[in-house]
Amino acid sequence: MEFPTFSMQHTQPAALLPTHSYKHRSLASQRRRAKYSVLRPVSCTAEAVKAEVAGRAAPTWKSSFREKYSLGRHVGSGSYGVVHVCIDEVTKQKAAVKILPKVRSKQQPQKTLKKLEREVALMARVSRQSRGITPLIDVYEDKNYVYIVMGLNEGGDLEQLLEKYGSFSERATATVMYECLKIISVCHANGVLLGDIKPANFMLRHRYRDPLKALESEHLGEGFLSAIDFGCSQAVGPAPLARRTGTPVYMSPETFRREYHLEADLWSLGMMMYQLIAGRFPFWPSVEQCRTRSLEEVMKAVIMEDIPVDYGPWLSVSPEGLSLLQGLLTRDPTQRLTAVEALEHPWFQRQIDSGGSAGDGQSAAGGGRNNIVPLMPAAPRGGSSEAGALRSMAA
Ligand SMILES: Nc1ncnc2c1ncn2[C@@H]1O[C@H](COP(=O)(O)OP(=O)(O)OP(=O)(O)O)[C@@H](O)[C@H]1O
Repeated sequence: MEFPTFSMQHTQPAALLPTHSYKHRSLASQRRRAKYSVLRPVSCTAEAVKAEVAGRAAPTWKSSFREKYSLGRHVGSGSYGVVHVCIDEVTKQKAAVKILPKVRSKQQPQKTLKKLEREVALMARVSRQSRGITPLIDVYEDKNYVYIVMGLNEGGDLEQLLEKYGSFSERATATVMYECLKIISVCHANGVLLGDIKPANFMLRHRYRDPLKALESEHLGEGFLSAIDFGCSQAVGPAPLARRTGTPVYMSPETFRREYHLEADLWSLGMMMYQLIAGRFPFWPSVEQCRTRSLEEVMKAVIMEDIPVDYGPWLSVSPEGLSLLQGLLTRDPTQRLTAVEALEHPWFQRQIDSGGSAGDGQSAAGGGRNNIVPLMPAAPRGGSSEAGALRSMAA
């Protein structure tokens, strides 16, 4: 596939990702795209996925969580769920359990239950298809809660890494992005939109002494990164989706317009790439500023505002890296790279296969490998403090 290069000369003096489409497809790419798009209706009409997930793929909800597991330490909280370690009383195996209330304020219990069923069903649909998706182990319920038992990820999520270590080097970003794209391509081939792609929803499976260094220099093996949280996921068929779901600052322009398809995930991934490299979002210089924006302000920015790549960290990013970013942050979804196309982008070959010679392992933030400059201030996570643009809107 031919990818347009984005030379550094173009970034002077004020480089902006163009808001119009840029993609010039080769014939081979168009064929691949055609092949890929017929996958959608064949493997995954919304009805087929619903029927399948409601039937054999989805586990039966059991009612004896506390008989089977003992509850361990708290490992995380989201907008709705709290996550704990749990231990199988018989095998002594550790897992994670996400405990979600069946009643949410301002929402009918029936609707909440439907959402929970969808989250479990879609997770079940894809969890065994890729090592990069946290495996679903079991589901339990009692009068007030649903308990989703899943594989335990011990290395923290990418947002925690951003908060602790600051922005990622180009090479670490490429390692993460490649894994994310593999996960997304499996979900999309199964007709599942992830729906809430952001650093907080990808976790390192294992703990590393220096995680960013590990991402740059070690062969971490298949499935080192694990996708969590299918609370905003949807089964996708030929008809476009209309429900606005996800976390506003990562939502695609077409999601705001209530007419979107699988491509919306790739925009969100582009926004995540921007954040990993720059430690901020394109539209506001700090995460704090983003937190206080209304949905309308975020929507306006996502639909219309320039995406600057002419400052600090971007000046040392390779042309291939900028080209991938541009391919993902393309406002016209029909011109945006698909997951399969993005996986073939030469940036990955340069950064990963050749040991990051293009970026030379330098931190995109300007520091060296061992001198990563924290750009993003630590901020309280989850719960009511995480408002507006940074908070998930579940489907
Ligand atoms: N399998 C897991 N292993 C370890 N920690 C986990 C696991 N799943 C989730 N967590 C931790 O718990 C936090 C909350 O989980 P999750 O994002 O699924 O909850 P949520 O209520 O759906 O969140 P959101 O606000 O994104 O809707 C995560 O950010 C992560 O730190």
